[in-house]
Amino acid sequence: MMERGSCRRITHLKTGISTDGPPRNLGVQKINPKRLSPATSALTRPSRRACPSFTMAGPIYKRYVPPAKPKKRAPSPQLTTPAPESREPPQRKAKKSKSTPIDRSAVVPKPQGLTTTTELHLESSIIPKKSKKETKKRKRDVEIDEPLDDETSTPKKHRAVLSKFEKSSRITEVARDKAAKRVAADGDDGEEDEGELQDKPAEELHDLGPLPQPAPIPDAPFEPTYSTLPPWLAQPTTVDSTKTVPFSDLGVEPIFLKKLEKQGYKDALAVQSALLPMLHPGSDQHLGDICVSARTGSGKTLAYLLPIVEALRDSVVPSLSAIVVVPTRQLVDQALKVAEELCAGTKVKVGTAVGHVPFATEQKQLVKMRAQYDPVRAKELREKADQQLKSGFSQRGGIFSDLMAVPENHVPTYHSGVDILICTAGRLVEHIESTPGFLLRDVRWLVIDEADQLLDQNFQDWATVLMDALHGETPEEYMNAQELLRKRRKNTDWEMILPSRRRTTKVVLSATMTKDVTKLKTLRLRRPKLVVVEDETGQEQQEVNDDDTYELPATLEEFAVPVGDGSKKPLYVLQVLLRAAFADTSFTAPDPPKQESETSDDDSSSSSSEDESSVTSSSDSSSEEEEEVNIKKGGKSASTLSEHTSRVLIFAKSNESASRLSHLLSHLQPELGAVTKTLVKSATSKQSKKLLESFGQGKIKILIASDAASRGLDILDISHVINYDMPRSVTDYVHRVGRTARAGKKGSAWTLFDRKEAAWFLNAITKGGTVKRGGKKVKRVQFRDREVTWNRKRTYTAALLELKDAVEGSKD
Ligand SMILES: Nc1ncnc2c1ncn2[C@@H]1O[C@H](COP(=O)(O)OP(=O)(O)OP(=O)(O)O)[C@@H](O)[C@H]1O
Repeated sequence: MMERGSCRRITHLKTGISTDGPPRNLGVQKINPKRLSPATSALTRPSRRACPSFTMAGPIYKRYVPPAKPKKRAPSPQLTTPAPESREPPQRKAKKSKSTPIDRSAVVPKPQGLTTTTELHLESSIIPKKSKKETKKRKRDVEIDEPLDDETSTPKKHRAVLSKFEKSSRITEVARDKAAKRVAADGDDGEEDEGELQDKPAEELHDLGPLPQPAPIPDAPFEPTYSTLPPWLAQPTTVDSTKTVPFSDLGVEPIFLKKLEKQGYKDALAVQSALLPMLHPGSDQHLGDICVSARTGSGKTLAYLLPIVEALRDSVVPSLSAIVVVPTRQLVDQALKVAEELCAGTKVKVGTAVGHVPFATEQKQLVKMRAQYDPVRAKELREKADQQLKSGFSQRGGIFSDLMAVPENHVPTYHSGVDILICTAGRLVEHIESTPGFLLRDVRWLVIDEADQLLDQNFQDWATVLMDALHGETPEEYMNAQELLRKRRKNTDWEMILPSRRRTTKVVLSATMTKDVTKLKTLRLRRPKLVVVEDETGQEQQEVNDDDTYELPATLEEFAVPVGDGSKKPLYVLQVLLRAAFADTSFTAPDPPKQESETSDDDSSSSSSEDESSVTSSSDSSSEEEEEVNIKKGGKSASTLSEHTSRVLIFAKSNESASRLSHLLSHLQPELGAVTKTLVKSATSKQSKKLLESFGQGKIKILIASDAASRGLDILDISHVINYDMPRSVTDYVHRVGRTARAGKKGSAWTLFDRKEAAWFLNAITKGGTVKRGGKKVKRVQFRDREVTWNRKRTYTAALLELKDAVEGSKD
């Protein structure tokens, strides 16, 4: 690279450092500049060009002066003497040295603010490469300027840079000298100064790597401020559940006001005050469908029946104008009762379709057939009937069968036997499919009560069948004159003139109204509106809530009773009955605790303090806040069971479970057994009706039922509901406990839960956000095990054995 022997000896003026031998390639990239003093670091940056051999007398930058081309220069005595090791001709060597690249880092002007060699070095590394043209030009310049070996001959453009560099080197050296002197004077080892230096903020070095970035801001938790529901479901019309309005202010006609007063209803309850104006013709009428979510016992039945009966009051000829669909037979009976009370004294006819009467009888009640003289149509129908017969697809029954029964030139015409039909969904489908002349063309109101249950159990695809019948065209053979004319004039100007079909208003109700759009879609709602009746306190939660939430009556008290492994559940039920439901009643059993302690085996250890008839109760959410609940043991009051006003509805999961509990109760407490009855699914409509009447009248005090009785059953005097078996869902719980605390009356609900059921019950029902109870909490009531089994162990075991024998006997 360098001409041999041309730089044999380089001696620094100030430092006195001399380097023997040819300068090695001390590229700035390979030297750690931190380790070098400014002067030394300057030494480490020689030009790669060959330089003439001379002793440097000036400042170090002189070494950067590019050497003169040998051919142009006068021969130097040193150069003329070839170096002993050199075997190449000088000209070739000069050529070689010419091609040696210039170390631009040594001559690049230093940007302002950079004072140290480190900075200089780093800056040089980021200088963009010069273009080929520039490099050539530069080389040319160098050639012209050469040879320059004294201060005045340094290229002007380098001089400014180098002088700055020299100045900064000098300043650094002076500072170092001063520091060294101070150290010597203080006798200090210089640690302080080093410390001072260390205290100085470290220079921040940046290479070409990415600059450090601030830590990424964590994503905010996802809190939707929107709803995935359609606007009508997401933004319901809310009505305060405490709001009552006099019926007279709602435009109810005097005849009905009297009826309502007679029943003891002065003011309309919240759901009624909201629904009546929406269904009455007038400025507040909603020209679309209505969904209603109102808690149990809030008076929904009257809310939809009153405007319907009022509107039909003047009907002369019955036409099927309203259909009310409910899930059970009991509910049909219940709604029928309310409707009949309202229709009394009017010509409005109410009918039912439930299935406990023969189908043919029901058909006759619902549809009346008459023969009408119409030879043209009679001919048409007969031709059609013949075609059917020939094709082999003729059906028994139907209009063609009826055609044979009417005189010649006559056609059968059908008329509804009722204005309002209250029915179960299954039976309605049967009539739509199989009753000739059962047509829905005049239906103005379709009410679906307990809609969530009905939509959940879409048996026989009832919703689709009903909607097709309601919205579809009447089969041609059943068309009346108007429909026939409309059909014939279809797609003509006449079609516009002919009156269109009357629209049906759908009213969909439940205490646990679903927001499931897919399910609601099957009802083909038109311009729907959701009305939610709830507590004012609940409105805070109204924000955006796509989930289903249910509200319990404000007058309801809830209790949760842990029952261990559940093996003694009947004994726990007995405790609830004796201590809560019939607390002030005298019973012959159990024996006084002292006598019991003599007779009982492992219970004998119980102390007399436990004879106190109190149980420990606590709010479920904070088990520490235990408080004594004033639940008294029976035997102190003179009240007898027959006089007692309490009505207890116990829910069991199945007929077997209900029967078992009934059997055990009658053994454990015979007086209670005498007033206990079981309402099982297999009971006939007559039986269950009778049973419910006796229960309502108070002849029966305890009714054990399955979930069939959980929906809609309206017996105002039910004071206690006991969930003997855990409900299967939150909605089941809401409907079960909703059999008490109805229409503003007080009531309490007791739920027994074993260890396996605890997690679900406590999370989904007592704590879960699904059930709203107006800030109230479920109270936990802990019965002491000894009290539960007190003197009843033997009886209980004996009753179980008897039950076992009875079951095995029945199997045989
Ligand atoms: N305006 C009123 N004033 C007082 N009581 C009323 C009024 N309207 C209805 N009730 C009574 O409220 C009780 C509950 O009514 P209803 O059975 O219609 O409730 P519901 O909302 O349908 O309950 P569920 O959802 O459990 O079926 C009935 O016993 C009824 O007599």
